[in-house]
Amino acid sequence: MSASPLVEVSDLVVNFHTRRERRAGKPNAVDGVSFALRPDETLAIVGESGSGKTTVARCVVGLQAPQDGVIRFDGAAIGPVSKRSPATRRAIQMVFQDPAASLNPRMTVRSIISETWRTHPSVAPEGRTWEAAIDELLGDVGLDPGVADRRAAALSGGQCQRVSIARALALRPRLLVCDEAVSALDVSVQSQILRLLAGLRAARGLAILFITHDLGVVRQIADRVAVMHRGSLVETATADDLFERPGHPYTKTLLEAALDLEGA
Ligand SMILES: Nc1ncnc2c1ncn2[C@@H]1O[C@H](COP(=O)(O)OP(=O)(O)OP(=O)(O)O)[C@@H](O)[C@H]1O
Repeated sequence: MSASPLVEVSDLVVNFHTRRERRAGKPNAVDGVSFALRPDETLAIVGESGSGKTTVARCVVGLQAPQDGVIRFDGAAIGPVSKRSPATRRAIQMVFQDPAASLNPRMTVRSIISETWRTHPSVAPEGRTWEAAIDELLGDVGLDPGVADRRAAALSGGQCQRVSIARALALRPRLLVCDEAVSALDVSVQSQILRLLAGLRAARGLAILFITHDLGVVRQIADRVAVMHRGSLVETATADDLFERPGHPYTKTLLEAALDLEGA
């Protein structure tokens, strides 16, 4: 187990209030959230719709500036993406929910991946052609090299998500933030992508922050789980403990609701 965390989020606060909402005392979207993530672990943030999961993820990636709180990456405080160094921007990559919408449909897979190296030349392949590096990356995410010449619009949802993951990996990230990354996929494709992510994490020493509302997904992917409810973290536990011995009443409700769905 590594001693120091890769990511430390402390007392994060985000709201989207209008002046009138603030005066009326509307609760914050994220209200004092703190957690840490080791360089080699997968932490799932789980909770019902509107609990603030995506907002936390967007803060970590730098797409949302918090009103309060600190995010540290490798020990150093990091701000929104416009204020991050290229190295930090590269090291934290996001995989989105809708794989088709996160890729330009008219671009070939080869151009999608090459573009990342043009933006971040420090991690562009050296000593071999980009073509060979792209073939290898596609192999790493379980795609045939022939996919490189296809346009994103011609790919299935599962293939698009694999390309999104390959695009992220091309930048040699240390943290992958996956926001409902399998929710839009069929259940069998979901499992394949989750297995792929678990394998990549082990092979590449990646940390993964996985946002999901689905406890079945949590069970498959997470080492630890943070449960969000109305903007706050109500419980953080190892995945085994959470499923065996849920501590917070809201966690118990979530687990019971998931069991009801399984049994339905
Ligand atoms: N850009 C925004 N403008 C205004 N309100 C927002 C914005 N983004 C999020 N919110 C609000 O913040 C709260 C938390 O939203 P968030 O998307 O983080 O929750 P979530 O748990 O990820 O839910 P979901 O799974 O439905 O996306 C919600 O009340 C949402 O309506």
